Amino acid sequence: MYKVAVAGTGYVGLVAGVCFAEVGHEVICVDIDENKVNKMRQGISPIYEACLEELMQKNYAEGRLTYTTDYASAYKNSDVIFIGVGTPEQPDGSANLSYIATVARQIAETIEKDCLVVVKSTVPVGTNDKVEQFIKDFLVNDVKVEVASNPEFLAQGSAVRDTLQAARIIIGTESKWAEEMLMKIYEPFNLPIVSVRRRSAEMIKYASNDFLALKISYMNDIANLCELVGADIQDVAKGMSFDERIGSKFLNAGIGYGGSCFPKDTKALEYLAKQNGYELKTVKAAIDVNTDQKTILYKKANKRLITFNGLKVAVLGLTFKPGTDDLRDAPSLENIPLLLAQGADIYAYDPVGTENFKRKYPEGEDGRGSIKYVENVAEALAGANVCFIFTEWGEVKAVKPEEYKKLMRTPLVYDGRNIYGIEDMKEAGVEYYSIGRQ
Ligand SMILES: NC(=O)C1=CN([C@@H]2O[C@H](COP(=O)(O)OP(=O)(O)OC[C@H]3O[C@@H](n4cnc5c(N)ncnc54)[C@H](O)[C@@H]3O)[C@@H](O)[C@H]2O)C=CC1
Ligand SMILES: O=C(O)[C@H]1O[C@H](OP(=O)(O)OP(=O)(O)OC[C@H]2O[C@@H](n3ccc(=O)[nH]c3=O)[C@H](O)[C@@H]2O)[C@H](O)[C@@H](O)[C@@H]1O
Repeated sequence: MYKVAVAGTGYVGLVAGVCFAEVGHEVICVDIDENKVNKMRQGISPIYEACLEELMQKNYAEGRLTYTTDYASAYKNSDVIFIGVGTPEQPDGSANLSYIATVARQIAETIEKDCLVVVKSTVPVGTNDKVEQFIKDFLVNDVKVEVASNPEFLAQGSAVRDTLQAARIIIGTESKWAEEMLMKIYEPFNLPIVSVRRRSAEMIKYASNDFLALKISYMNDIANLCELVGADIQDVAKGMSFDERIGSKFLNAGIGYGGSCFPKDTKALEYLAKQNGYELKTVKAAIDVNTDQKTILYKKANKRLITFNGLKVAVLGLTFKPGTDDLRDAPSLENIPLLLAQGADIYAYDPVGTENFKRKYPEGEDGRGSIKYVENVAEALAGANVCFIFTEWGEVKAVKPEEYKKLMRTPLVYDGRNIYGIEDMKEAGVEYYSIGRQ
């Protein structure tokens, strides 16, 4: 077993650290956020992820997992240091690598023995080479240090399962020493390991994410055409899914993809291509379709209603997908400001995202409109003139069509996640609009 340090305790770093401890490594998770570290020491997860707290508490109690802000003490004794800090999108679409650089320098200035540094964060192709040079430039002690790439493929809402039961482990190395060490670290996971050079590993991550984003945008593009020609996108997706070359996953048309990664990773790869004089037409198409898709229902409703001013608007779902409290690039963040600007009185429901959303849109008056957060769907629907569904939470899917008819002032529903059957809504007397269906 190895002494493992993990820099960054977000979705990737914390889950990775906990899972490394779970398989037997001695892990110390480092973060700069003192509040997060104190919470984690009490066994409280700073992120909403199923099964995570139990594993945190178990491994902490068994002494294989600790948390600190003292990066020097963490890094100096570590055999391997995983970097899992953020690489957020910059205004020009490129990845912000400043957090990576800070950690690289902290590592360089503190390691006291030979050390493998592993970049788990999603970084543009070639970044690992720069990180390795950067560390060597700032190295204080005469030790061997090498950088390897180990991109992460977990999805939020299933992060622990996706880590312990990953489809594959990608490792990108430039030496036998680094490759053998990473293979040994991942041996207890008993998962397929694909060992490639560093730059290929970095590209595998972007190529995978951007393909998934393109698959979603493709289905949304086809959905928009389906509506114009009288086809039903859900039937089309079903018919396509039997072809194993297409597969059945990520064929769900909707109000567009959000999250912390597809939006940023599509733009970052497009930016890298442009930097190298190449136009990544497919990824650009994915971005363009998604941009328009986010407000497609708002525009449809705007045509149907004279105005939203003074209307009670029920919004069901604030997070970018179910199973997480993450709002990054959620459709709600695109549509709620538009509704408020038109004077809508919004009644918003989300089982876990409300606290995060309140920090962006406090309850009360906001410009011409207002926003109120409610505890359940019925409260949002009661007396509402119109309803938007942005996230397919189980609690939303559990609402029957007749409840919209019974509770709403006017049963007018815009469903961004195609939760309901068109016939079921029609039978219940609900005026219902969705994506890619008439
Ligand atoms: N969120 C996801 O589902 C996935 C994210 N990724 C990639 O993983 C990386 C991290 O993403 P998230 O975990 O979502 O980020 P996050 O923003 O949730 O967490 C990053 C953490 O790093 C900490 N941090 C910043 N500077 C630090 C430093 N100098 N030392 C120690 N900690 C520091 C922050 O306080 C924060 O807790 C990104 O590159 C992302 O693209 C990859 C796969 C999945
Ligand atoms: O790099 C990352 O951060 C991660 O990004 C995604 O994971 P995540 O964004 O957490 O969630 P997904 O389940 O992929 O959903 C992303 C977005 O696509 C949307 N989506 C997904 C599937 C689909 O069929 N249609 C669709 O609109 C979801 O509503 C959501 O807004 C990838 O699935 C992970 O493999 C990857 O590691």
